[in-house]
Amino acid sequence: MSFSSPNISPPSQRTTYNNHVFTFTHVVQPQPLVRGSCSISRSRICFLSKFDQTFSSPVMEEEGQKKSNLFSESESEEDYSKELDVAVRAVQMACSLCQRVQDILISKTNHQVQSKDDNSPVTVADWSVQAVVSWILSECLGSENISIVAEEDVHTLSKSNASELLESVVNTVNECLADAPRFGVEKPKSSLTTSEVLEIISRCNSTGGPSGRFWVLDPVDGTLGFVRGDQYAVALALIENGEVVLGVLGCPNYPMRKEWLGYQHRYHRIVSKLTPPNSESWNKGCVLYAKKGSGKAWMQPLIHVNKMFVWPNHAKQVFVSPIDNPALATFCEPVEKANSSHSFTEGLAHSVGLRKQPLRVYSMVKYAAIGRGDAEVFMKFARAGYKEKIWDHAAGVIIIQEAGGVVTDAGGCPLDFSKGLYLEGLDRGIIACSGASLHGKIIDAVDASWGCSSL
Ligand SMILES: Nc1ncnc2c1ncn2[C@@H]1O[C@H](COP(=O)(O)OS(=O)(=O)O)[C@@H](OP(=O)(O)O)[C@H]1O
Ligand SMILES: [Mg+2]
Ligand SMILES: [Mg+2]
Ligand SMILES: [Mg+2]
Repeated sequence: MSFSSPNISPPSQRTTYNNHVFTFTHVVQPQPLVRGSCSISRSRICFLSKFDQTFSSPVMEEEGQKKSNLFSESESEEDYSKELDVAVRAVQMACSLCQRVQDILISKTNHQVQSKDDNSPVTVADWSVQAVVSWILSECLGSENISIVAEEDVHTLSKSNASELLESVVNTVNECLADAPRFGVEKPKSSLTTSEVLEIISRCNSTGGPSGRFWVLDPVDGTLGFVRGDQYAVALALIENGEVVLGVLGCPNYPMRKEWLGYQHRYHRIVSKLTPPNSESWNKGCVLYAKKGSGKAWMQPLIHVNKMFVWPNHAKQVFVSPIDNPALATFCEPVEKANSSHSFTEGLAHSVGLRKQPLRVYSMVKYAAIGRGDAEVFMKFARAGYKEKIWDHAAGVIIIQEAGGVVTDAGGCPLDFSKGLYLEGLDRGIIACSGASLHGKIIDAVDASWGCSSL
Protein backbone atom coordinates (compact mmCIF):
# COMPACT_ATOMS: atom_id res chain seq x y z
CA MET A 1 0.00 0.00 0.00
CA SER A 2 1.39 3.39 -0.91
CA PHE A 3 0.60 6.62 -2.57
CA SER A 4 1.14 6.62 -6.28
CA SER A 5 3.85 8.75 -7.80
CA PRO A 6 2.69 12.25 -8.61
CA ASN A 7 2.49 13.71 -12.07
CA ILE A 8 5.02 16.48 -12.27
CA SER A 9 3.70 19.53 -14.10
CA PRO A 10 5.86 22.35 -15.40
CA PRO A 11 6.12 25.25 -12.96
CA SER A 12 3.64 28.10 -13.17
CA GLN A 13 1.24 26.42 -15.51
CA ARG A 14 -2.13 28.11 -15.42
CA THR A 15 -5.50 26.52 -15.66
CA THR A 16 -9.06 27.48 -14.88
CA TYR A 17 -11.60 25.77 -12.70
CA ASN A 18 -15.05 27.16 -12.14
CA ASN A 19 -13.92 30.45 -13.65
CA HIS A 20 -11.05 30.80 -11.17
CA VAL A 21 -7.52 30.97 -12.40
CA PHE A 22 -5.14 28.62 -10.68
CA THR A 23 -1.41 28.41 -10.97
CA PHE A 24 0.49 25.17 -10.71
CA THR A 25 3.57 25.54 -8.60
CA HIS A 26 6.21 23.17 -7.47
CA VAL A 27 6.67 22.53 -3.82
CA VAL A 28 10.25 22.70 -2.68
CA GLN A 29 11.62 19.31 -1.80
CA PRO A 30 11.59 19.18 1.99
CA GLN A 31 13.97 17.45 4.32
CA PRO A 32 13.34 13.72 4.44
CA LEU A 33 10.96 12.68 7.14
CA VAL A 34 12.53 11.89 10.45
CA ARG A 35 11.67 8.29 10.97
CA GLY A 36 11.05 6.89 14.38
CA SER A 37 13.53 4.31 15.55
CA CYS A 38 12.61 0.92 16.90
CA SER A 39 8.82 1.22 16.91
CA ILE A 40 8.35 1.65 13.16
CA SER A 41 7.08 -1.48 11.48
CA ARG A 42 8.29 -2.82 8.18
CA SER A 43 5.11 -1.88 6.34
CA ARG A 44 5.32 1.63 7.67
CA ILE A 45 8.84 2.12 6.40
CA CYS A 46 7.68 0.85 3.06
CA PHE A 47 4.87 3.35 3.04
CA LEU A 48 7.07 6.25 4.06
CA SER A 49 9.61 5.69 1.33
CA LYS A 50 6.90 5.97 -1.31
CA PHE A 51 5.12 8.67 0.61
CA ASP A 52 8.18 10.91 0.40
CA GLN A 53 7.64 11.18 -3.33
CA THR A 54 4.51 13.19 -2.82
CA PHE A 55 6.62 16.09 -1.56
CA SER A 56 7.79 16.87 -5.05
CA SER A 57 4.26 16.99 -6.35
CA PRO A 58 2.80 20.13 -7.85
CA VAL A 59 0.27 22.05 -5.84
CA MET A 60 -2.44 24.04 -7.49
CA GLU A 61 -2.73 27.46 -6.03
CA GLU A 62 -5.51 29.98 -6.51
CA GLU A 63 -4.11 33.31 -7.60
CA GLY A 64 -4.11 35.82 -4.79
CA GLN A 65 -4.24 33.09 -2.18
CA LYS A 66 -1.39 31.95 -0.05
CA LYS A 67 0.26 28.77 -1.19
CA SER A 68 -1.01 25.74 0.64
CA ASN A 69 0.52 22.38 0.93
CA LEU A 70 -0.34 19.74 3.45
CA PHE A 71 3.35 19.70 4.30
CA SER A 72 5.81 22.39 5.22
CA GLU A 73 9.50 22.16 4.71
CA SER A 74 10.56 22.02 8.32
CA GLU A 75 7.87 19.67 9.53
CA SER A 76 8.87 16.37 11.00
CA GLU A 77 6.95 13.18 11.54
CA GLU A 78 5.73 14.23 14.99
CA ASP A 79 3.67 17.12 13.77
CA TYR A 80 1.01 15.02 12.05
CA SER A 81 1.69 16.09 8.45
CA LYS A 82 1.56 12.55 7.23
CA GLU A 83 -1.58 11.76 9.23
CA LEU A 84 -3.25 14.90 7.90
CA ASP A 85 -2.41 14.04 4.31
CA VAL A 86 -3.83 10.53 4.68
CA ALA A 87 -6.92 11.87 6.46
CA VAL A 88 -7.65 14.41 3.71
CA ARG A 89 -7.40 11.76 1.02
CA ALA A 90 -9.62 9.41 3.02
CA VAL A 91 -12.26 12.11 3.49
CA GLN A 92 -12.11 13.09 -0.19
CA MET A 93 -12.76 9.48 -1.13
CA ALA A 94 -15.53 9.22 1.44
CA CYS A 95 -17.22 12.33 0.04
CA SER A 96 -17.12 10.90 -3.43
CA LEU A 97 -18.72 7.70 -2.13
CA CYS A 98 -21.42 9.69 -0.34
CA GLN A 99 -22.28 11.71 -3.42
CA ARG A 100 -22.87 8.54 -5.39
CA VAL A 101 -24.99 6.96 -2.66
CA GLN A 102 -26.99 10.15 -2.08
CA ASP A 103 -27.80 10.41 -5.76
CA ILE A 104 -29.09 6.85 -5.74
CA LEU A 105 -31.01 7.33 -2.49
CA ILE A 106 -32.85 10.44 -3.52
CA SER A 107 -33.67 9.11 -6.97
CA LYS A 108 -35.45 6.11 -5.46
CA THR A 109 -38.94 6.37 -4.10
CA ASN A 110 -38.42 3.68 -1.48
CA HIS A 111 -35.48 5.06 0.49
CA GLN A 112 -33.07 2.42 1.69
CA VAL A 113 -32.78 4.02 5.07
CA GLN A 114 -32.51 1.87 8.18
CA SER A 115 -33.40 2.89 11.71
CA LYS A 116 -31.05 2.29 14.58
CA ASP A 117 -32.16 1.31 18.09
CA ASP A 118 -32.51 4.99 19.00
CA ASN A 119 -34.62 5.51 15.83
CA SER A 120 -31.92 7.61 14.19
CA PRO A 121 -31.35 6.93 10.48
CA VAL A 122 -28.41 5.03 9.03
CA THR A 123 -27.66 4.21 5.40
CA VAL A 124 -25.32 2.26 3.17
CA ALA A 125 -23.14 5.39 3.10
CA ASP A 126 -22.61 5.49 6.88
CA TRP A 127 -21.23 1.93 7.00
CA SER A 128 -19.37 2.17 3.70
CA VAL A 129 -17.57 5.38 4.65
CA GLN A 130 -16.59 3.88 7.97
CA ALA A 131 -15.15 0.86 6.15
CA VAL A 132 -13.26 2.95 3.58
CA VAL A 133 -11.75 5.34 6.12
CA SER A 134 -10.82 2.47 8.43
CA TRP A 135 -9.14 0.65 5.53
CA ILE A 136 -7.20 3.69 4.34
CA LEU A 137 -5.95 4.66 7.80
CA SER A 138 -4.83 1.11 8.49
CA GLU A 139 -3.19 0.59 5.12
CA CYS A 140 -1.43 3.95 5.03
CA LEU A 141 -0.42 4.27 8.66
CA GLY A 142 -0.11 0.63 9.71
CA SER A 143 -3.04 -1.20 11.31
CA GLU A 144 -1.04 -1.76 14.49
CA ASN A 145 -0.86 2.02 14.96
CA ILE A 146 -4.54 2.70 14.42
CA SER A 147 -7.26 3.02 17.01
CA ILE A 148 -10.59 4.47 15.85
CA VAL A 149 -13.68 5.71 17.67
CA ALA A 150 -16.53 5.79 15.17
CA GLU A 151 -20.28 6.04 15.21
CA GLU A 152 -21.38 2.85 13.46
CA ASP A 153 -21.18 -0.82 14.35
CA VAL A 154 -22.10 -4.00 12.46
CA HIS A 155 -25.09 -4.91 14.61
CA THR A 156 -27.75 -4.23 11.94
CA LEU A 157 -25.55 -5.42 9.07
CA SER A 158 -24.95 -8.78 10.71
CA LYS A 159 -28.64 -9.65 11.10
CA SER A 160 -29.81 -12.65 9.12
CA ASN A 161 -32.30 -10.54 7.14
CA ALA A 162 -29.70 -7.92 6.18
CA SER A 163 -27.86 -9.81 3.44
CA GLU A 164 -29.00 -7.45 0.68
CA LEU A 165 -27.98 -4.42 2.70
CA LEU A 166 -24.61 -5.98 3.51
CA GLU A 167 -24.04 -6.81 -0.14
CA SER A 168 -24.80 -3.25 -1.02
CA VAL A 169 -22.24 -2.01 1.52
CA VAL A 170 -19.57 -4.41 0.28
CA ASN A 171 -20.16 -3.33 -3.33
CA THR A 172 -20.11 0.35 -2.41
CA VAL A 173 -16.85 -0.06 -0.47
CA ASN A 174 -15.15 -1.94 -3.31
CA GLU A 175 -16.37 0.54 -5.90
CA CYS A 176 -14.90 3.38 -3.86
CA LEU A 177 -11.57 1.65 -3.19
CA ALA A 178 -11.20 0.77 -6.86
CA ASP A 179 -11.13 4.52 -7.47
CA ALA A 180 -8.35 5.10 -4.90
CA PRO A 181 -5.60 5.89 -7.45
CA ARG A 182 -7.49 9.05 -8.40
CA PHE A 183 -6.70 10.23 -4.89
CA GLY A 184 -3.09 9.13 -5.04
CA VAL A 185 -3.76 6.02 -2.98
CA GLU A 186 -3.00 2.50 -4.12
CA LYS A 187 -6.11 0.35 -4.41
CA PRO A 188 -6.42 -3.08 -2.78
CA LYS A 189 -4.89 -5.95 -4.73
CA SER A 190 -8.31 -7.61 -4.90
CA SER A 191 -11.84 -6.71 -3.87
CA LEU A 192 -12.53 -6.91 -0.15
CA THR A 193 -14.64 -9.84 0.95
CA THR A 194 -17.79 -9.51 3.04
CA SER A 195 -16.00 -10.63 6.18
CA GLU A 196 -13.14 -8.20 5.54
CA VAL A 197 -15.62 -5.35 5.19
CA LEU A 198 -17.37 -6.34 8.41
CA GLU A 199 -14.02 -6.55 10.13
CA ILE A 200 -12.81 -3.11 9.06
CA ILE A 201 -16.10 -1.56 10.19
CA SER A 202 -16.14 -3.29 13.56
CA ARG A 203 -12.45 -2.54 14.13
CA CYS A 204 -13.51 1.07 14.82
CA ASN A 205 -14.53 0.20 18.35
CA SER A 206 -12.08 2.20 20.40
CA THR A 207 -13.59 3.96 23.38
CA GLY A 208 -11.23 6.93 23.42
CA GLY A 209 -10.02 8.29 26.72
CA PRO A 210 -7.36 10.54 28.22
CA SER A 211 -4.17 8.95 26.93
CA GLY A 212 -2.69 7.75 23.68
CA ARG A 213 -3.67 8.43 20.12
CA PHE A 214 -6.99 7.62 18.47
CA TRP A 215 -8.97 8.72 15.45
CA VAL A 216 -12.56 9.92 15.73
CA LEU A 217 -14.87 9.37 12.79
CA ASP A 218 -18.43 10.37 12.04
CA PRO A 219 -18.82 8.68 8.66
CA VAL A 220 -21.95 10.64 7.79
CA ASP A 221 -22.85 13.46 10.14
CA GLY A 222 -26.33 14.78 9.58
CA THR A 223 -27.65 11.51 8.16
CA LEU A 224 -31.09 13.10 8.18
CA GLY A 225 -29.83 15.84 5.86
CA PHE A 226 -28.12 13.20 3.76
CA VAL A 227 -31.30 11.19 3.16
CA ARG A 228 -33.22 14.38 2.44
CA GLY A 229 -30.76 15.36 -0.29
CA ASP A 230 -29.47 18.22 1.84
CA GLN A 231 -26.31 19.07 3.79
CA TYR A 232 -24.19 16.49 5.61
CA ALA A 233 -20.54 16.04 6.48
CA VAL A 234 -17.83 13.43 6.78
CA ALA A 235 -15.82 14.21 9.91
CA LEU A 236 -12.45 12.78 10.86
CA ALA A 237 -10.18 13.94 13.67
CA LEU A 238 -7.12 12.70 15.47
CA ILE A 239 -6.93 12.97 19.24
CA GLU A 240 -3.70 12.62 21.17
CA ASN A 241 -3.65 12.57 24.96
CA GLY A 242 -7.14 14.04 25.10
CA GLU A 243 -6.47 16.92 22.69
CA VAL A 244 -7.73 17.18 19.12
CA VAL A 245 -4.58 17.51 17.02
CA LEU A 246 -6.04 17.51 13.52
CA GLY A 247 -9.45 17.64 11.93
CA VAL A 248 -10.85 17.12 8.44
CA LEU A 249 -14.42 18.00 7.48
CA GLY A 250 -15.76 16.91 4.13
CA CYS A 251 -18.88 18.82 3.12
CA PRO A 252 -20.04 17.34 -0.19
CA ASN A 253 -22.99 19.69 -0.66
CA TYR A 254 -21.40 22.84 0.71
CA PRO A 255 -20.03 24.81 -2.21
CA MET A 256 -16.62 26.47 -2.26
CA ARG A 257 -18.22 29.90 -2.48
CA LYS A 258 -20.85 31.35 -0.21
CA GLU A 259 -22.85 32.80 -3.07
CA TRP A 260 -23.31 29.30 -4.47
CA LEU A 261 -24.87 28.36 -1.15
CA GLY A 262 -27.49 31.05 -1.74
CA TYR A 263 -28.25 29.38 -5.02
CA GLN A 264 -28.36 26.02 -3.28
CA HIS A 265 -30.82 27.30 -0.67
CA ARG A 266 -33.10 28.68 -3.32
CA TYR A 267 -32.67 25.48 -5.21
CA HIS A 268 -33.66 23.42 -2.21
CA ARG A 269 -36.61 25.51 -1.13
CA ILE A 270 -38.13 26.08 -4.51
CA VAL A 271 -36.99 23.39 -6.87
CA SER A 272 -35.76 20.41 -4.94
CA LYS A 273 -39.12 19.45 -3.53
CA LEU A 274 -39.84 18.28 -7.04
CA THR A 275 -36.35 17.57 -8.34
CA PRO A 276 -33.59 16.77 -5.88
CA PRO A 277 -30.17 18.18 -6.73
CA ASN A 278 -27.86 16.12 -8.85
CA SER A 279 -24.23 16.16 -7.70
CA GLU A 280 -22.91 16.58 -11.23
CA SER A 281 -25.18 19.46 -12.11
CA TRP A 282 -23.00 21.99 -10.27
CA ASN A 283 -19.60 22.10 -8.71
CA LYS A 284 -20.44 21.82 -5.07
CA GLY A 285 -18.53 20.48 -2.15
CA CYS A 286 -15.41 21.22 -0.17
CA VAL A 287 -13.07 19.70 2.37
CA LEU A 288 -11.76 21.79 5.27
CA TYR A 289 -8.88 20.79 7.48
CA ALA A 290 -6.56 22.09 10.18
CA LYS A 291 -3.73 21.02 12.38
CA LYS A 292 -3.42 22.04 16.01
CA GLY A 293 -1.15 24.99 16.71
CA SER A 294 -0.70 25.94 13.06
CA GLY A 295 -3.01 28.93 13.30
CA LYS A 296 -4.24 28.05 9.84
CA ALA A 297 -7.20 26.24 8.36
CA TRP A 298 -7.47 25.21 4.73
CA MET A 299 -10.14 24.34 2.19
CA GLN A 300 -9.97 22.19 -0.93
CA PRO A 301 -12.66 21.65 -3.53
CA LEU A 302 -14.01 18.13 -3.73
CA ILE A 303 -12.45 15.96 -6.33
CA HIS A 304 -15.32 15.38 -8.68
CA VAL A 305 -16.61 12.27 -10.25
CA ASN A 306 -16.12 13.77 -13.71
CA LYS A 307 -12.43 12.88 -13.23
CA MET A 308 -11.20 16.20 -14.56
CA PHE A 309 -9.22 16.72 -11.39
CA VAL A 310 -6.95 14.13 -9.92
CA TRP A 311 -4.65 14.30 -6.93
CA PRO A 312 -2.88 16.44 -5.82
CA ASN A 313 -5.58 18.91 -5.09
CA HIS A 314 -5.12 22.62 -4.37
CA ALA A 315 -6.16 24.40 -1.19
CA LYS A 316 -6.74 27.91 0.03
CA GLN A 317 -6.53 29.26 3.52
CA VAL A 318 -9.80 30.07 5.22
CA PHE A 319 -10.44 32.59 7.98
CA VAL A 320 -13.25 33.27 10.39
CA SER A 321 -15.36 36.37 9.80
CA PRO A 322 -14.10 39.67 11.25
CA ILE A 323 -17.63 40.68 12.23
CA ASP A 324 -17.99 41.12 15.98
CA ASN A 325 -21.14 43.23 16.04
CA PRO A 326 -24.05 40.91 16.92
CA ALA A 327 -26.41 43.02 14.82
CA LEU A 328 -24.45 42.03 11.72
CA ALA A 329 -23.76 38.43 12.73
CA THR A 330 -25.39 35.26 11.40
CA PHE A 331 -25.91 32.35 13.74
CA CYS A 332 -26.20 28.67 12.84
CA GLU A 333 -28.04 25.97 14.66
CA PRO A 334 -29.32 22.41 14.06
CA VAL A 335 -32.27 22.00 11.72
CA GLU A 336 -34.08 19.62 14.03
CA LYS A 337 -35.80 21.19 17.02
CA ALA A 338 -35.32 17.88 18.80
CA ASN A 339 -31.54 18.36 18.61
CA SER A 340 -31.38 21.91 19.92
CA SER A 341 -33.88 24.30 21.41
CA HIS A 342 -34.83 26.81 18.75
CA SER A 343 -36.94 28.79 21.17
CA PHE A 344 -34.04 29.27 23.58
CA THR A 345 -31.63 30.38 20.85
CA GLU A 346 -34.29 32.67 19.40
CA GLY A 347 -34.66 34.47 22.74
CA LEU A 348 -30.91 34.56 23.15
CA ALA A 349 -30.36 35.92 19.66
CA HIS A 350 -32.89 38.65 20.33
CA SER A 351 -31.32 39.60 23.67
CA VAL A 352 -27.84 39.92 22.21
CA GLY A 353 -29.02 41.88 19.18
CA LEU A 354 -28.63 39.24 16.49
CA ARG A 355 -30.92 40.44 13.73
CA LYS A 356 -30.35 38.03 10.89
CA GLN A 357 -32.35 34.88 10.26
CA PRO A 358 -30.63 31.80 11.71
CA LEU A 359 -28.82 29.58 9.26
CA ARG A 360 -30.24 26.13 9.97
CA VAL A 361 -28.09 23.51 8.33
CA TYR A 362 -27.72 19.83 9.05
CA SER A 363 -24.46 18.47 10.39
CA MET A 364 -21.01 19.84 11.08
CA VAL A 365 -21.35 22.01 8.01
CA LYS A 366 -22.25 24.55 10.71
CA TYR A 367 -18.65 24.37 11.96
CA ALA A 368 -17.42 24.70 8.38
CA ALA A 369 -19.59 27.80 7.90
CA ILE A 370 -17.99 29.50 10.91
CA GLY A 371 -14.48 28.31 10.04
CA ARG A 372 -14.56 29.85 6.60
CA GLY A 373 -16.33 33.05 7.55
CA ASP A 374 -19.85 32.42 6.19
CA ALA A 375 -21.45 32.82 9.63
CA GLU A 376 -20.30 34.06 13.02
CA VAL A 377 -22.02 32.03 15.72
CA PHE A 378 -23.03 28.38 16.18
CA MET A 379 -25.15 27.41 19.16
CA LYS A 380 -26.43 24.00 20.17
CA PHE A 381 -28.51 23.41 23.28
CA ALA A 382 -29.61 19.79 23.37
CA ARG A 383 -32.35 18.68 25.72
CA ALA A 384 -31.30 17.90 29.30
CA GLY A 385 -29.86 14.42 29.58
CA TYR A 386 -28.56 14.22 25.99
CA LYS A 387 -24.84 13.56 25.95
CA GLU A 388 -22.94 15.03 23.01
CA LYS A 389 -20.66 12.53 21.26
CA ILE A 390 -17.07 13.40 20.49
CA TRP A 391 -17.40 12.50 16.78
CA ASP A 392 -20.10 15.15 16.33
CA HIS A 393 -17.65 17.93 17.25
CA ALA A 394 -13.94 17.04 17.21
CA ALA A 395 -13.11 17.90 13.59
CA GLY A 396 -15.23 21.05 13.57
CA VAL A 397 -13.79 22.44 16.78
CA ILE A 398 -10.17 22.37 15.66
CA ILE A 399 -11.00 23.87 12.26
CA ILE A 400 -12.78 26.83 13.85
CA GLN A 401 -10.04 27.33 16.44
CA GLU A 402 -7.21 27.25 13.92
CA ALA A 403 -9.15 29.57 11.60
CA GLY A 404 -9.22 32.09 14.46
CA GLY A 405 -12.46 31.30 16.27
CA VAL A 406 -13.43 30.20 19.77
CA VAL A 407 -15.39 27.08 20.78
CA THR A 408 -16.46 26.34 24.35
CA ASP A 409 -19.39 25.07 26.32
CA ALA A 410 -21.88 27.62 27.63
CA GLY A 411 -19.76 28.07 30.75
CA GLY A 412 -16.81 29.17 28.63
CA CYS A 413 -14.79 25.96 29.14
CA PRO A 414 -13.13 24.13 26.26
CA LEU A 415 -14.86 20.92 25.13
CA ASP A 416 -13.26 17.92 26.83
CA PHE A 417 -12.40 15.13 24.37
CA SER A 418 -10.54 13.07 26.95
CA LYS A 419 -13.41 11.35 28.73
CA GLY A 420 -14.39 8.60 26.30
CA LEU A 421 -17.19 8.64 23.75
CA TYR A 422 -19.00 11.65 25.17
CA LEU A 423 -18.24 15.28 25.93
CA GLU A 424 -18.63 14.67 29.65
CA GLY A 425 -19.15 17.65 31.91
CA LEU A 426 -20.47 19.86 29.14
CA ASP A 427 -22.05 22.92 30.67
CA ARG A 428 -25.50 23.37 29.06
CA GLY A 429 -24.56 23.65 25.39
CA ILE A 430 -21.98 24.49 22.77
CA ILE A 431 -21.05 27.99 21.63
CA ALA A 432 -18.74 28.47 18.68
CA CYS A 433 -17.90 32.00 17.53
CA SER A 434 -15.75 33.72 14.98
CA GLY A 435 -13.95 35.69 17.70
CA ALA A 436 -13.48 36.19 21.42
CA SER A 437 -15.47 39.41 21.69
CA LEU A 438 -18.61 37.98 20.11
CA HIS A 439 -18.14 34.79 22.10
CA GLY A 440 -18.03 36.75 25.36
CA LYS A 441 -21.29 38.50 24.48
CA ILE A 442 -23.05 35.23 23.71
CA ILE A 443 -21.81 33.58 26.91
CA ASP A 444 -23.06 36.55 28.94
CA ALA A 445 -26.42 36.38 27.19
CA VAL A 446 -26.74 32.64 27.90
CA ASP A 447 -26.14 33.31 31.58
CA ALA A 448 -28.72 36.07 31.60
CA SER A 449 -31.36 33.98 29.80
CA TRP A 450 -30.74 30.58 31.34
CA GLY A 451 -32.65 31.04 34.59
CA CYS A 452 -35.91 31.76 32.80
CA SER A 453 -35.47 29.06 30.17
CA SER A 454 -37.25 25.75 30.40
CA LEU A 455 -34.18 23.75 29.37
N1 LIG B 1 -31.82 14.27 20.46
C1 LIG B 1 -30.66 14.74 20.07
N2 LIG B 1 -30.19 15.85 20.60
C2 LIG B 1 -29.02 16.34 20.17
N3 LIG B 1 -28.27 15.81 19.20
C3 LIG B 1 -28.72 14.68 18.63
C4 LIG B 1 -29.91 14.11 19.03
N4 LIG B 1 -30.10 13.02 18.29
C5 LIG B 1 -29.05 12.92 17.46
N5 LIG B 1 -28.21 13.92 17.68
C6 LIG B 1 -26.94 14.13 17.05
O1 LIG B 1 -26.97 15.25 16.23
C7 LIG B 1 -26.22 15.00 15.07
C8 LIG B 1 -26.73 15.91 14.04
O2 LIG B 1 -26.62 17.17 14.62
P1 LIG B 1 -27.02 18.42 13.87
O3 LIG B 1 -26.50 19.60 14.59
O4 LIG B 1 -26.56 18.28 12.46
O5 LIG B 1 -28.60 18.42 13.94
S1 LIG B 1 -29.58 18.59 12.73
O6 LIG B 1 -29.51 17.39 11.93
O7 LIG B 1 -29.19 19.83 12.02
O8 LIG B 1 -30.90 18.77 13.35
C9 LIG B 1 -26.44 13.55 14.79
O9 LIG B 1 -25.32 13.04 14.09
P2 LIG B 1 -25.52 11.87 12.99
O10 LIG B 1 -26.15 10.70 13.69
O11 LIG B 1 -24.12 11.60 12.59
O12 LIG B 1 -26.38 12.41 11.89
C10 LIG B 1 -26.55 12.97 16.18
O13 LIG B 1 -25.33 12.49 16.68
MG1 LIG C 1 -26.18 8.81 13.28
MG1 LIG D 1 -23.02 12.96 13.81
MG1 LIG E 1 -23.19 9.99 11.72
